[in-house]
Amino acid sequence: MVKMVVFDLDGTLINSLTDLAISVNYGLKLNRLEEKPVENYKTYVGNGREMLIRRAMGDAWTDHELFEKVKADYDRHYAVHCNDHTAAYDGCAEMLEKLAQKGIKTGVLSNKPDEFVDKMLKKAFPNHKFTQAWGQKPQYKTKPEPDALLALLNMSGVTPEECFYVGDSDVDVFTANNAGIKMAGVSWGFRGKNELMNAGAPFVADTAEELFDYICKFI
Ligand SMILES: O=C(O)COP(=O)(O)O
Repeated sequence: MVKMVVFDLDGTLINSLTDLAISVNYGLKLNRLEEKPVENYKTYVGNGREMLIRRAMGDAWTDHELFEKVKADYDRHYAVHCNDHTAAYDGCAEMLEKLAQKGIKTGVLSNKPDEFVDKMLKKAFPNHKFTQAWGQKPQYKTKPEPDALLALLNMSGVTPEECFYVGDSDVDVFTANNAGIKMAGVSWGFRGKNELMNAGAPFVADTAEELFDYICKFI
């Protein structure tokens, strides 16, 4: 029986694409590198901040000094602008509320740096209390390694069998599989249905209502 649902953040609960793209493009431009269309960032996000910047830089990332400069410029910009355009996806606030009403704990596990997670959740879901909300913490490997997810559950007093995980990318499917946890994908995020199905997602929801109904089968 499921007692807790853990969500990926970017592309799953919140649409953060524009702010991520603007901040990385700021770093690229300052360092005379080509800025990338916002749409491209859908394929850059998902494996943490270092990978986001590497993918946006293309081959130029192998210049260590340049990479560090772009990263520092990005960090400075994103620290101030991470919430400018970022907002909850339709229906997610209501879905979280319905889970809470059923007594189901909720958590967030993101590959983005930990310091952003709380402030972004506070803006997107001001009325919801998550049991645990974690970004990337230095003591754990990034998803798809299962370490952080298992530690988060342990801290929440929930076993892997009692958890349900939700995400928008193949990284999320692999994370849940590596941790031995039931999962569903969401098609409204950055990667879409095909990637999720190809990675082995057992179900992909097109709306938050559909996701809630699917999760209820396991409660
Ligand atoms: O890779 C990131 O920075 C964020 O990704 P996630 O919230 O989808 O894990």
